[in-house]
Amino acid sequence: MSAEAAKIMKEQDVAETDVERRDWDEAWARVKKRLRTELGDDVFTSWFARIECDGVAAGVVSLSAPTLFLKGWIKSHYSDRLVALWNAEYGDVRRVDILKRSPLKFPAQVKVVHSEPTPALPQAAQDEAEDRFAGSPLDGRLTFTSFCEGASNEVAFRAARAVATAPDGAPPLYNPLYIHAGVGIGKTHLLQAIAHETRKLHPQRRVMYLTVERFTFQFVAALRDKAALDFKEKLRSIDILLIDDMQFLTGRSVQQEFCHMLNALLDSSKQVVVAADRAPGELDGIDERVRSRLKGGVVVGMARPDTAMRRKILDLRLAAACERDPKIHVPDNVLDFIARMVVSNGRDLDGALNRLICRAQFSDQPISVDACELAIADLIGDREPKRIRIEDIQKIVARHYNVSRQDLVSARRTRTVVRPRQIAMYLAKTMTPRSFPEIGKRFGGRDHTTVLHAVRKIEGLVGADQKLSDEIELLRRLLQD
Ligand SMILES: Nc1ncnc2c1ncn2[C@@H]1O[C@H](COP(=O)(O)OP(=O)(O)OP(=O)(O)O)[C@@H](O)[C@H]1O
Repeated sequence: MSAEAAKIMKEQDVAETDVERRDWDEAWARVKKRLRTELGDDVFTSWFARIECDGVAAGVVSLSAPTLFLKGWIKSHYSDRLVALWNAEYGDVRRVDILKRSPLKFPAQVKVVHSEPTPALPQAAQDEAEDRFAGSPLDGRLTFTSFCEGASNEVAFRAARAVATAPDGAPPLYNPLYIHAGVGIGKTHLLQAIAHETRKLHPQRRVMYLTVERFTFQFVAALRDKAALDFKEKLRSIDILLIDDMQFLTGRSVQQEFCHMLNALLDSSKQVVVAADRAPGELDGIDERVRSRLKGGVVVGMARPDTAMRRKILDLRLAAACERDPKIHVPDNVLDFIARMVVSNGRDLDGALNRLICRAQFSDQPISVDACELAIADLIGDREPKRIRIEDIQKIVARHYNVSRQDLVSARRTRTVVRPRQIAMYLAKTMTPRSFPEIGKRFGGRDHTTVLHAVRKIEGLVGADQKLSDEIELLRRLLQD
């Protein structure tokens, strides 16, 4: 065959394919029109807007769907109807096959007239194309190793570790795990630590860290691009979903979608961990169904770190900085000073230390406490120690030990009342500027020697009794909050 003849034949082949294609394209358009009339616009758009027809041959219609979920749904709910509608077009259709198409497949309307293989996209581009609903980025530094555990966060820390180290196949123990704490107390750190640890221990588990802001953005983008089902499918295929900044969830449809996703994951025993700056019951403006599902899990709070823990955080941070630059030196008394004065949260501690590290790197002068005070003035700024009243102490101690405030100031001498009373007197002496006689007066007119005795007694016990010491630290924190 001459080259010219071959060319003509090839053009005829293409033309013939085009005619066939136009034929089943038109048939598919009619089938869709009937479906739209039968199902209504909303249902039709949800299920069929992104289904494509790839061809009709030997009594079999080939359709393709962008996601496995959609493929399965159409197959189980609409197969018979599709066969009937296609039969109305061709009369000999036995079957309608639905495949999941590759995300990189050319859309049907692009005509492929050459049979040469499509050049493969670089792997990174493929990953990106497939991962349009990826989670929020992780910070490699936020691991369990760099997180300080202490009385204020130990339950949250241990629960988070348990999530990451749970054996394969075990149903989640705490689900959802809900961690709440004020700004900069380490919620994001814990969530990301779970992600890192899970990836290390169980690389096959699909774990995603997602801020609510990103969830909202992706959801809105998915709706806009008619890819809501891809979005749902992606989230529902996750094994461990870590949601940060829950308090920012707003908007009715976003909340609805979130609620569906949460239910789907929990119902299929997938682990969900949520972090927010308040307890679930205080999430104003959030759908009651979402709140109640969150409340139904394990809710753990974290409090502000105490001085010893703040010092530990500083030590850890400094050690990491020294690994990068061994010349950095921040004296112990300066670290003590920061730990005592920067009481707000971990972020301010980081900020304070970064300033000093910067100074240490660019100046030969050793850092003094005075220089430090100047450098971090705004972080200690107007944070005067809260004025604590003896009444507040009595109230908090009474509540903690389950006695009444009246008991504390009464003449009762039973053991259940005496010890809380001594603790309250001790706190009054160490947390307020009141004298022994003044304190005695506020505790039912007692003599100042009784107060002195109580303070000495508790001072003596605190050194030897760790449980009591922790209780007193907790009461202090409750009073300072
Ligand atoms: N217990 C801790 N141990 C080590 N670092 C901590 C601890 N608590 C907080 N930090 C550090 O403090 C900084 C702020 O923490 P993080 O971002 O996790 O706070 P957050 O509670 O998520 O705050 P926000 O509510 O503002 O999002 C981080 O650098 C974090 O590593």
